[in-house]
Amino acid sequence: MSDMTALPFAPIARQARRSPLFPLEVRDLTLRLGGATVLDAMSLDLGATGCTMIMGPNGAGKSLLLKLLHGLLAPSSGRITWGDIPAEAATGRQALVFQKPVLLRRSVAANIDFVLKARGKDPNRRDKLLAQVGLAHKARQPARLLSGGEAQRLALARALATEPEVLLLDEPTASLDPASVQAFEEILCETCRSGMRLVFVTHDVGQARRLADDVVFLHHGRVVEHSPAVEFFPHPRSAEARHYVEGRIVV
Ligand SMILES: Nc1ncnc2c1ncn2[C@@H]1O[C@H](COP(=O)(O)OP(=O)(O)OP(=O)(O)O)[C@@H](O)[C@H]1O
Repeated sequence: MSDMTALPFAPIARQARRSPLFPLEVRDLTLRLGGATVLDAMSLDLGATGCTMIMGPNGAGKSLLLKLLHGLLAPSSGRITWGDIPAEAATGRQALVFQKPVLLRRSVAANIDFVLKARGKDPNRRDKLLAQVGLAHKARQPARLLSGGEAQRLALARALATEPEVLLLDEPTASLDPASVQAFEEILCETCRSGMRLVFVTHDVGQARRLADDVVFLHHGRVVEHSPAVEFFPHPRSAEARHYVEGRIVV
């Protein structure tokens, strides 16, 4: 595996501070659920900067991998090592954004205020966060009245409010229109340039081409391929990844 720091976001990201959560080492990670092995001895190394895209067909194990990384599930065997940070401390230094935004039934501003207060962060950051995601003009509106794209940008602002060192994203733009996807990606690019580490699950090959520094391709609960994006998209090494990128059915 080549050094993942020497890729598209790197010239800017390299200037940023490096999180002690990295390098991330995943070793022989296995998860058994309901009598089935759903993640099968996965091993993976992620460097300190950039955007890693996790791809693969339905049921490959992408969401479960993110949940294990975030500490929402415990592995059956194997280990996850976040740099020199103990596992129990690592979760609080990450944020996870889901496909469906998780919001409070309060105003847009109050959604941010709640997170800032709960995490002991500076309450004065709220307006900057809302401006960052283009929602300053909606601050007083109930969050439930936001469009899907706006709601997902608010979910992203809530995640950023925790000042995570790594942002885990599980198909966050799957139900957004192209303009909303573009707006969301622009915010992500900016956060990545400022040094935040992104680990992003997507089925959108175009999005992966736009954002990825490296691609982890999963199939049947295994890591089939982990390559720099500049190598993965033109020359996927595995037949499964090649078929997937070409839009063919992967069984
Ligand atoms: N609680 C559970 N009990 C049993 N099997 C489960 C459970 N949760 C997930 N699975 C199975 O684990 C496998 C991987 O699930 P996962 O949600 O990680 O897939 P995915 O790659 O994210 O798929 P998709 O692209 O459809 O979202 C699937 O076969 C799924 O049915």
